[in-house]
Amino acid sequence: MQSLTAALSPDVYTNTSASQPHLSIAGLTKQFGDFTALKQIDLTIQEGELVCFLGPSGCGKTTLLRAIAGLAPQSSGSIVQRGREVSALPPQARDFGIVFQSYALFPNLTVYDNVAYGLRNQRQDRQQIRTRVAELLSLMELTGSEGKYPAALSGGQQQRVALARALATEPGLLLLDEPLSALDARVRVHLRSQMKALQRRLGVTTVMVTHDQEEALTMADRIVVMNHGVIEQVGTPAEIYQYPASEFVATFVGSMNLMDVTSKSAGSWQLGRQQLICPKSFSEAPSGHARLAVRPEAVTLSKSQEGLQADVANVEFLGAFLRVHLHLEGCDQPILADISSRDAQAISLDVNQRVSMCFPVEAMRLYPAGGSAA
Ligand SMILES: Nc1ncnc2c1ncn2[C@@H]1O[C@H](COP(=O)(O)OP(=O)(O)OP(=O)(O)O)[C@@H](O)[C@H]1O
Repeated sequence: MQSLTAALSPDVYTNTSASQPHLSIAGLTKQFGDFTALKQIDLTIQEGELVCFLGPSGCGKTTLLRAIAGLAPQSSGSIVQRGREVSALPPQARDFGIVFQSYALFPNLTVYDNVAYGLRNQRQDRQQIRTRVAELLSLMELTGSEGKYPAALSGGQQQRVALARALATEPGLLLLDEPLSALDARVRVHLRSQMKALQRRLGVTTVMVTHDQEEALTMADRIVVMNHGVIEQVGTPAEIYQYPASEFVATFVGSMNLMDVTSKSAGSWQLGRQQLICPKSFSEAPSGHARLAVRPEAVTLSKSQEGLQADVANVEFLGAFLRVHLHLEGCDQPILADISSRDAQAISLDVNQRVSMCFPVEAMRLYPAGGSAA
């Protein structure tokens, strides 16, 4: 009989061909009547990855997760898991464990019985179940809570029981639907790192739905950014943050200044009433009107008389840094700059002061209206 320590070792999750993806989704579409919730989704998830579906409410994250589980079958398209076509299979014939936002534990069963539930369904013998549950509860730091009922546990504890229950039968795939969003901020941050460490240790391929960008950036190996039923970008957290593929991704993930600019000539853009000079190679891509994106932390301020001149409209103290609201003549939107207190002191930053503003070229992105990144 295999003990859980062995059963939960990474080997269990890496015993398939390394070159074969865990999940391949192709041309997946989901209709609810006339409404298309998912449009032609293509996505490949590698063995052992933690992938987050990130996007605003209603973008289709949960629908895609439910399609993978077979809980809300797709209208068209295919899902292949470890080389097996599962598109038409009912949930019970697929290989996954799932954790929902609302813990969904059986309220009338103890912690032990909740975790043992799937193992009993598999008709495993009593001693084997006992060993597995004990090891899972130890892994979740819940030893001693076996006899408690869900109502006697905190939200974070209930979610760890739900996770233990989902992992008990050693699923190939772990599906997490906003598992942390019902928890208070402190517990959420703690459980986030615990879950990530556990996922790494077990190597279990995991798909997590979240609308919390910080959660996705801190936990995911790759993020799938969704909007209106389509995938806008798939990439590592750093790729998504540094090279957002569209204006939507640029604004949805992190803070971003977006400015309307007009091409004057190669290497020169009109921004408000001023000229923004940048390398020709940068500005050659789109012509005419475009949107320039720069993150607030990339904007630098100085007392120089050269470069873009802006007026300090407001300074907010945000603890680790100052958020400076800048007004640029001819620009409707304020431009934000996040700078350290030390940098603010160096230029004796004050409201109504005129400052010179610089955008490092490597931090600038250009988006045509409604298009993708240049
Ligand atoms: N059973 C259903 N019948 C009709 N429309 C549905 C159904 N389920 C989902 N939808 C619609 O499909 C779209 C995507 O829903 P989904 O729940 O996948 O969004 P989501 O990105 O997970 O949002 P949230 O973060 O709010 O849960 C929404 O517009 C939703 O109203």
